[in-house]
Amino acid sequence: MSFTVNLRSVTLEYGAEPALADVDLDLEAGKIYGLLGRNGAGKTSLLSLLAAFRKPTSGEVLVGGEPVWENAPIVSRVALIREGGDFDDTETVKGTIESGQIRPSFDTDYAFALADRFEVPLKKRVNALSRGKRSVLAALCGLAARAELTMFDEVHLGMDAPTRDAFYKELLAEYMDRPHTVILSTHLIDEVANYLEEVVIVDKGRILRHADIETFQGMGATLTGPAAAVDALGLEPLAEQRLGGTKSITVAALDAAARERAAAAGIEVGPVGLQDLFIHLTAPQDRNGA
Ligand SMILES: Nc1ncnc2c1ncn2[C@@H]1O[C@H](COP(=O)(O)OP(=O)(O)OP(=O)(O)O)[C@@H](O)[C@H]1O
Repeated sequence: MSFTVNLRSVTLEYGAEPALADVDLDLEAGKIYGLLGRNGAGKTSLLSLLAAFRKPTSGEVLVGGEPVWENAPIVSRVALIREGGDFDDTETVKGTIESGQIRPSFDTDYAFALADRFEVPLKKRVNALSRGKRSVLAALCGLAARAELTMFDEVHLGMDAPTRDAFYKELLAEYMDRPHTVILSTHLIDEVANYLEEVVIVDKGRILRHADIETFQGMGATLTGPAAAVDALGLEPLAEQRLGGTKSITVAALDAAARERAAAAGIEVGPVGLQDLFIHLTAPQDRNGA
């Protein structure tokens, strides 16, 4: 079984300013979600509510159809992995992995196998690990938790590119073996785009967009061709690149007529990277509601 997520008019205030304001969100069970947002948008606050680390100021947070706050049977099947992990720094890696057994679903053998594969030294104390190895330890504990809702909050920070790649692949393999609900909060958007089924963009404490990845990928276009022909289309680019006489521009939307004119002019039309769209959608002057 994997968990659904439902937020109903959820507000979370730390002080006068709400970190989340009247948020409604429904996530189906058994999918991989990307949670995107600029710094301070409210991603960690949202994940903290789902893990019952925090109580909403108002509204309802349901996980697996039940209120998650003070709900031990549900919370024991939810894992929120934060950058660097929430470890006892003086414990060894081996002891840290063994302490994961507090959670009934924790797969210790799998955790040790991952520690071996990612070369995390078992005898070292957590506070003696490099930043990257500490992130790996957090990530592998998240995978081995075998939870029904697993959330990784910027857990890749500190990992080098080959390690991140190996982590995403392992995450996908584990998910294929045992479909469950996964939420990945990240700023490395294009790097994870291929693994995501749906994307939720949070902006200033609200849900700006929630759609499947194909919808996002169909939203914009890149046009590449002779610079004069590209300019003649008269489109407003989000970004542009020029190499010799060739120009490539990214646009947020391309209607059928413009698409036809581009094709007639021999201009190649391709999809837009999720990161470029994200930058556009969260730019203050372009904010136009969910
Ligand atoms: N413990 C706290 N006390 C007071 N304000 C907080 C606290 N935690 C977060 N905030 C505020 O709530 C808002 C949302 O923060 P949050 O950490 O959820 O954002 P985020 O999207 O995860 O950001 P980042 O990408 O920078 O990690 C920010 O304005 C932040 O300053």
